[in-house]
Amino acid sequence: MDLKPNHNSPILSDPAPITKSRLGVHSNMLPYSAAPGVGFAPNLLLITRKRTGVLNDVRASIWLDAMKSSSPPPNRIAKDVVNELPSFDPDLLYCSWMVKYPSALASFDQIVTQAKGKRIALFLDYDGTLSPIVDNPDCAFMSDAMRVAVKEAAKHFPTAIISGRSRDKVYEFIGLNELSYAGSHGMDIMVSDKHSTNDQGKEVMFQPASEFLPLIDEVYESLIEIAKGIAGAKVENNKFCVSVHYRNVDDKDWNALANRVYDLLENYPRLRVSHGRKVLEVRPVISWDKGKAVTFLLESLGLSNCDDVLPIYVGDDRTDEDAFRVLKERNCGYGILVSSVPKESSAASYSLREPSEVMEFLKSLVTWRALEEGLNE
Ligand SMILES: O=P(O)(O)OC[C@H]1O[C@H](O[C@H]2O[C@H](CO)[C@@H](O)[C@H](O)[C@H]2O)[C@H](O)[C@@H](O)[C@@H]1O
Repeated sequence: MDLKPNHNSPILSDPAPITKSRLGVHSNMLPYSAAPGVGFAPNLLLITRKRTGVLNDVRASIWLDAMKSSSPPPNRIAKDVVNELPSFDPDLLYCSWMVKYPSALASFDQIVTQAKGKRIALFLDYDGTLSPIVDNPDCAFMSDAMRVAVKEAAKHFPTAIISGRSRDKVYEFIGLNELSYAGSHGMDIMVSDKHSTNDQGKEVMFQPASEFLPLIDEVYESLIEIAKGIAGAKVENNKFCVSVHYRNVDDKDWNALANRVYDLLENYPRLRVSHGRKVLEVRPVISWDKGKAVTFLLESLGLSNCDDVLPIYVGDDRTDEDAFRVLKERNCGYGILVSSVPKESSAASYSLREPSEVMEFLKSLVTWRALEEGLNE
């Protein structure tokens, strides 16, 4: 697919038909994670798309698998790490998984050794990283202690929040002016004037999906309609994308909800679905994601030189994998995956179990840098 890589034109030159003809399945039917590390049999993708009962079953099983795997149960086996264990002790499985993704706290010395003499650029996801996952998305508040930890970190390191939420909403939750914010999975970026490196020291705003706004508003209204009648389903407008939550939907209704969403999206070839934590994310088919947002922010902040800067990205979700991958491909900086269960594969280098460990990590970074700055005086 011909992507236009420059920041000004993230629009795919031909979003829908190429994928359709190549895969036999419409692009917006594919779970977002289907690109690298496909989680289902590739031959399923070669089936010619016809609205037969059998094919609907196949389609349903693809997204149902993706929906189930979006929040794996605690005893789910990380197959690439542990093959045949005599028992399914969750702690043992987690420890085995951590061989590949060591704790960022236990590996702290190793991380800061790489940061010596460099600026650290911090990128933080919100839900599940700074705030615990809760049933009601409107009540995902971060603790005051976490807010202080982020505020302190931002005194030493340029810090940006990168969230699937709308930028306004995530700002409302965090409330710190000294940060840069990228909402809507990086499609709504505001670089703080505190960080801005342009002549005027002004805020920089970048919205690569602005032309999709009317379409998103339209699909949001339709999603609200189709979610009616499915108990527990919740639709959230995130400005440049829409979340359809199924955390509070009975398992037996997941398929029905997904069918309604994907059926609706057949009328919107310029939109696609990605999978988050018990949420279907409807978003524009553009070549833009959290990884691209990280690259954009590093460049806007004058922090793209790997010799001077160590970027660290902390996130818990599949959508954060794009950012982990960018750091890995640049061979510059670290992705830290927040998860209390083994995940099948990740481009992160390290792990943390939960937001409380993220807070501990941020505090340790601040203490280390303050000490380093003191020593250098
Ligand atoms: O990129 P993020 O900041 O992690 O945002 C991703 C989505 O987070 C929110 O949903 C998730 O957290 C909710 C509150 O804990 C939880 O109820 C839900 O099941 C999770 O998927 C947010 O509501 C979504 O809009 C974001 O896209």
